[in-house]
Amino acid sequence: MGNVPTTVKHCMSYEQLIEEHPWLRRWLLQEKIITQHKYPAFVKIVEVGPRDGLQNEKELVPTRVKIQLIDMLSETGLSAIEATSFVSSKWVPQMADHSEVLLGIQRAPHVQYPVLTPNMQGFQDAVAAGASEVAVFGSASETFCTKNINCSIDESMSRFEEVINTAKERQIPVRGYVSCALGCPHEGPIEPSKVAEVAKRLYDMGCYEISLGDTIGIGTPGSMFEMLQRVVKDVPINAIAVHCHDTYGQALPNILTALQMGVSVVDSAVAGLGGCPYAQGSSGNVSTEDVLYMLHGMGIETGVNLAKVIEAGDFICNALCRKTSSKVAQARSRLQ
Ligand SMILES: CC(C)(COP(=O)([O-])OP(=O)([O-])OC[C@H]1O[C@@H](n2cnc3c(N)ncnc32)[C@H](O)[C@@H]1OP(=O)([O-])[O-])[C@@H](O)C(=O)NCCC(=O)NCCSC(=O)C[C@@](C)(O)CC(=O)[O-]
Repeated sequence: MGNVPTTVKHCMSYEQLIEEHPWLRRWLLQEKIITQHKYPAFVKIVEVGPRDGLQNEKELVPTRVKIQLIDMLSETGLSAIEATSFVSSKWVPQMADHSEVLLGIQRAPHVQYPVLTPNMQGFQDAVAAGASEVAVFGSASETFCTKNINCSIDESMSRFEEVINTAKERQIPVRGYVSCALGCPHEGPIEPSKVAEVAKRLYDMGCYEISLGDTIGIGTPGSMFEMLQRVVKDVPINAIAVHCHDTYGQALPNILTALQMGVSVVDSAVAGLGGCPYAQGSSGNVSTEDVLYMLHGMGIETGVNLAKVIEAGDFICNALCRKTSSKVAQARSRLQ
C-alpha cells in the first residue's frame, strides 16, 4: 500500500482519493498527510447580546446603556450586531424601547444591525426606525412556538412569508431562526427532520441564512452532529448558522462540531448574557469572548478584537451589577 498514495497523489486531490478509496483515509491520517477536520478559515460572529442577551433582564436596562453597549460593540470589528426586537412590549417589556435604541446608535458603515420582527406590525415599526436587516423567528416545536409567539408553526410561517415578501420588495435581507433545534423545554427531544422541515421552509421563502437555536442549551456534539447532518440535506451549509446557549456547558463543543461540518457563522453574546423569556431555566448564550478565544487559538480569523469585546462586556456587566459569564474575561481579569 506504501507507494499507492505517492503514485496517485500527484494527479488527484486527497478528497477525490478518499472518495474512491475510503480505506486510504486512515493511512493518510496516520501519516499526517491530511488532518481529521477541515475548519473554515474565517468565521462570522453574529453578536446577539443587545437583543437575546438583554431581553430576559428583569430590571429595565436604561436605553442609553443599550445604545452605549451597541456603540462599543460596533468598534470591535464585529460585522453583525442584533440590536433589539420589535415585539409586543406586553410580552417582552425589556424590548419596549426598540425604536429609540435603533435610532440612537451610531451606525458603523461595516456593521449590520438586524432586529427581530415576528409579524408585519413589527416589520413596519422596524423599518420606520431605520432597520436595514430583520430576522423572523420560528420554532421546530409546536408548543414553544405557541408560548413564544402565540401561534402554530403553520400560522407563524404565513406571518413570516408576508414579512419576507415585503422585505424582498424593499431589498431588506431577512435572517431566519429555528428555535428548539436540539430540544424543547416543553416537548423534550425534537426530531432532526422537523428542524430540517422548518429550516427549509424559511430558506425557501427567502431567508438568506438560517440560525439553528439550541434555545435551552441542552445539545451535545452528538445531537448537534445528527441534527446538522439532517438539515444540510435541505439547506446549504453556507446558509446555516448556529446559536448555542450554554446551560449544560456544551456550547463550545457544539460549535466546534458545527465548524467541523462546515458551518462558518456563529451567534454569541458578549459576557454570555441572555436567556429566552419563554424557555425557563435556560442560561445565557455562549459568550462572544469565549468563542473568539477558541477560534483565534485555532488560527481561524474573525476580524473581531477580543480585548475590545472584553471591554464592552465589562461595561455591560458593571451596568447590570453582574459578574461576566465569559470564562475568558474572568481569566483575563484574574491574570491582570
Ligand atoms: C408575536 C407577538 C407580538 C404576537 O402577539 P399576539 O398577542 O398574538 O398578537 P396579536 O396580533 O393578537 O395582537 C395583540 C396585541 O399585540 C400587539 N402587537 C402585535 N404584534 C406586535 C409587534 N410586533 N410589536 C408590538 N405590538 C404588537 C397588537 O397591536 C395588539 O395590541 P393591543 O391591541 O392589545 O394593544 C407576541 O407573541 C410577542 O411579542 N412575543 C414575544 C416573542 C419574543 O420576543 N420572544 C423572545 C425572542 S425569541 C428567542 O429568544 C429565541 C432566539 C431567536 O433567540 C433563538 C433561540 O435561542 O432559540
